[in-house]
This record gives sequence, C-alpha cells and structure tokens, in this order.
Amino acid sequence: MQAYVLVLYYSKYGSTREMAHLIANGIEATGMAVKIRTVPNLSTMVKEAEPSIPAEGDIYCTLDDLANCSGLALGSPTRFGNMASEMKYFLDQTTALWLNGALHGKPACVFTSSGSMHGGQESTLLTMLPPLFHHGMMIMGLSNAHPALSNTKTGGTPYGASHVSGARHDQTLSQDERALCEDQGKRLGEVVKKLIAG
Ligand SMILES: Cc1cc2nc3c(=O)[nH]c(=O)nc-3n(C[C@H](O)[C@H](O)[C@H](O)COP(=O)(O)O)c2cc1C
Repeated sequence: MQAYVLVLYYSKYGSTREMAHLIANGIEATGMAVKIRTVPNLSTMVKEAEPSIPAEGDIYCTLDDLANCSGLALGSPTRFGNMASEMKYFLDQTTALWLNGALHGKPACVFTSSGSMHGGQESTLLTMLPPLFHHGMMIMGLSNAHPALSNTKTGGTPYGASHVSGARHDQTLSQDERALCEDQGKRLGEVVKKLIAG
C-alpha cells in the first residue's frame, strides 16, 4: 500500500474544508500522497442520520483510513472554544486503534476555523491535541520562522493554522492564512517522508 498522509476534517460552512484542501496541497508539494476525508453531521434524530456516502464533497473517513496513515492533519471548526462534536464523536470510536497502537509514533498537527478573532482558536487547537497524545502521536505546530505568523492580521497560531471566517461566514482566507495552511502541510509531509525513509 502506498504511504499517505490523512487530512481529516469536519466543516459545516466550508472554511475548514478549504483549509484542509490547502494543507493537502502543501503535503502533495513534498511528493507525499494524501487522503482527504471528512466525518458526517450528527443528528439528534436517529432516523435522520446521514447516509454512509455523502451526496457530494469528500468521503467519510473509515477507521482503516486513520489506522493506515503515516501522518495526520486534523481540522475542526471552533465550537464554544472546542472541537465540533462531530469530530469528537469520530475520535471516540478509535479505541481499537488506541489498543493496538496504530497511530503510535506518527506525526500529527491540527487546524481550525472560527467566526471571531478572539473566539477560542487556541483553546480549540490545544484541546484537539489530548486525543492525539493518548494515541502516542508526535505533535507538530507551525514554524515560527514563517513570516506570515508574525504578519497575519487574522488567523494563524503557533499551535496550528487557523482562519477567522466572520460572523456570517463571509470572510475568505487571507493570503497569510492560506500560506500558513500550505506551510503546515509541507512541514507535515516533509517529516513523514523523513520518517518513512528511516
Ligand atoms: C455551535 C457553534 C458554536 C460556535 N462557537 C464559536 C466560538 O466559540 N467561537 C467562534 O469564534 N466561532 C464560533 N462558531 C463559529 C464557527 O467556528 C465558524 O463559523 C467556523 O468558521 C465554521 O467553520 P466551517 O465553515 O468549517 O463550518 C460557532 C459556530 C457554531 C455553529
């Protein structure tokens, strides 16, 4: 099986999805293969549960997609300063992978999108990390040598790429936010390549 980096995200309004695809571009620029996967919406009405294959867009992640990756970029919108329940629900189904150490020693990074500038991006990124630590993953942030990290007037944190989408989801990714997404993908891809090469 060809080695790949998994970009796994949840997105309701599209911002985190756009970030996921920019990060994937960065990973591909290193020559690594990428799988982009998402997770379904949650519904309180069981009979309204999502079909197993989405009508459009990226397909849903399986546990095998996660178990067999060589590195992971995990993205979620900021929800009350934390990851979306859809992503948490998916992670809560990974006990078998934890038991057999499927993700142990693999590099991982996180990214998020929030409505407002000070609406909890950092707390979201930092609280997305504990499940990855529990899986024994090696956590990577952004390079603080990247000029966009100092120049950005919106998203971008040392803990991972971020985007401020505005109260009406109408704020597109700034050049700095885009550059940091691609750089995060490149960093991850390069580290994964080195680890695979031994
Ligand atoms: C239930 C809920 C909670 C949210 N909580 C926050 C929050 O704590 N801080 C914030 O800045 N934005 C918050 N937002 C806004 C989203 O983070 C923002 O719209 C994000 O860009 C959506 O990402 P998406 O386009 O990938 O769905 C919240 C949105 C929802 C629906």
